[in-house]
Amino acid sequence: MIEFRSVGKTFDDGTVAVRDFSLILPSHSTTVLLGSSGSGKTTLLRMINRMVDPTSGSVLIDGADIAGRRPVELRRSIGYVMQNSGLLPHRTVLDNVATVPVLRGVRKRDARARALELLDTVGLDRALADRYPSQLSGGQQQRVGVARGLAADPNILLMDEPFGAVDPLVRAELQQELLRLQGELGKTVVFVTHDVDEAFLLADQVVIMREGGEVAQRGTPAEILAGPADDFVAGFIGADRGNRRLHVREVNGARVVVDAQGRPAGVLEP
Ligand SMILES: Nc1ncnc2c1ncn2[C@@H]1O[C@H](COP(=O)(O)OP(=O)(O)OP(=O)(O)O)[C@@H](O)[C@H]1O
Repeated sequence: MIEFRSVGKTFDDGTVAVRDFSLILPSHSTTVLLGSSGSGKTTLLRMINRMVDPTSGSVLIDGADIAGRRPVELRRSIGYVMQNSGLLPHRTVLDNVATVPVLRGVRKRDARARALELLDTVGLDRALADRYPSQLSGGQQQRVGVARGLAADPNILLMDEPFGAVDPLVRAELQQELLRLQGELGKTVVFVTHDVDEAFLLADQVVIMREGGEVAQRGTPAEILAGPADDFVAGFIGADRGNRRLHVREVNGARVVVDAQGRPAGVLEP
């Protein structure tokens, strides 16, 4: 479990990124921080592995304040996946994945064997292991990024807009892949995005943020859809989303679900 306790962050230049943020992120579930640019999502995410330290309040992992942990050691024990994958351009795919375990003292041979397994895990062909990042598609690079995030077998996986830079089809594929992986691995995932559909698809818990790291609403996707806390939330999640009344219509013997405008939303199982 991760806990933010009245956390604030004012940067050296006086920018108040987060005023007073409290949240519990249960273990083995996915929490999505959703909000527009500048609402403090990345700042909060980076507090979990001490890339950023709060100026007030504290962050706890399993009840222990991480202010007492050595940042480098903490960072190596937590997976971190970012937009544009953050891969090292002059290292092969395999070495990119194996880097952190080697830094933690795993023998190179063992780290590479494990890295090959991780390529399977994230759905990448092992034949890509010796390529350099520039020789991969954007979607493949993101998969390598996820494999690298998982390499140290962390309990916590931080993902900062990991699928922001790929086209919509590949993005949908990566989202499904993450759902599958999460079903198997059950990590404590903290995911930052400003894409509402992505947030609702992936999250167990959604936290809608507004400027200054203020929580506009927190809940399951269903709770937020069913009862947006205010106009800001309603506007953010799309005004028509909550009251998109769905109907069932018969089409060629199949039961098709359509919305108020008659747009098909899906097919009911027979
Ligand atoms: N190192 C820094 N020094 C000064 N201000 C910063 C620094 N890092 C972030 N900020 C400011 O803090 C605020 C929150 O930034 P943050 O990156 O956490 O937002 P975000 O919600 O992740 O936005 P985005 O979706 O654009 O990534 C912004 O106003 C930003 O300009």
